[in-house]
Amino acid sequence: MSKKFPIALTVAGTDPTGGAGVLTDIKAFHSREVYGMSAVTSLTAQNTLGVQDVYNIPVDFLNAQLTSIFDDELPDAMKSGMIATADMMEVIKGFVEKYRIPYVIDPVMIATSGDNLIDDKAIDYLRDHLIQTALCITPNIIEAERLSGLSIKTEEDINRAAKIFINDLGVQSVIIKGGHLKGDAVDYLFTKEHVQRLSSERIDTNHTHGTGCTFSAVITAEIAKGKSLESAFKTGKNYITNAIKNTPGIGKGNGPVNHFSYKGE
Ligand SMILES: Nc1ncnc2c1ncn2[C@@H]1O[C@H](COP(=O)(O)OP(=O)(O)OP(=O)(O)O)[C@@H](O)[C@H]1O
Ligand SMILES: Cc1ncc(COP(=O)(O)O)c(N)n1
Repeated sequence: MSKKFPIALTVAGTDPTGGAGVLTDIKAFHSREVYGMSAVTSLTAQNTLGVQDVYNIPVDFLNAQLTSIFDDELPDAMKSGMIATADMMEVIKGFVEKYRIPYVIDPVMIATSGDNLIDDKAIDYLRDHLIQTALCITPNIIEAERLSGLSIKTEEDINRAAKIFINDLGVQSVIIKGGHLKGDAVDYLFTKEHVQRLSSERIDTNHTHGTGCTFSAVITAEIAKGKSLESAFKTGKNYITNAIKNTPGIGKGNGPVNHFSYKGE
């Protein structure tokens, strides 16, 4: 039988309260009418107040999950989020290279609550070996600083960081997200050829848990449908702006975003 929906895969950690990681990714895929699959890298005990504990899945078992998926059906696109160790990254890189699947990397390092989610060796592996395998990487300002080695305060700094990503680190394209800067929420897509700048008004809220996961999941879903990266970026931006604006108001801390109400392009 031939499949009736595009398929997107997320390789990431869990958040039992559903705000970040694989659960928010699957909600975003579903909301974009894309069939979702997941391979779990770490189980976390976390909520809107912070991360209480982390259990990393043994690397062989991550390999087993990915083997189960790829032996059965090839996803049209995949993304990764929290990948706690370099060993896990090596396994994921093997699948991406073997199956040549369009791959979006959200280089998750630290939770909104300030808790570290991946170790230093993993950050080095991400910078030196993994980001080169992706169609696009989606760092926030802190992640872009860590990977590029620059301090980023202005639009000029963002341009300089993008040059490092593309010219020195060998990345195909990068979306640097301005969610953590002051003023409007401005994101930039850089490829070798051009820059696309998307801006929205900053929404005054602390309910931004999982915004980066959701944004990259929507982009991955659109790529799975065969949309261009530029078009996927626009949909991701519209979706996340609406999702933050219509917060479901869950939890006592940094709450999650809304997956119900965006039906646009
Ligand atoms: N207060 C806000 N108002 C409007 N848009 C926002 C706001 N905060 C973040 N965004 C948007 O949400 C998306 C994710 O950006 P952000 O920089 O928060 O990523 P992140 O830090 O990786 O997210 P996460 O909280 O999941 O770690 C971007 O499109 C960004 O512009
Ligand atoms: C499993 C997992 N993946 C990603 C994040 C980052 O999301 P946020 O920065 O919004 O806490 C997280 N907290 N947990």
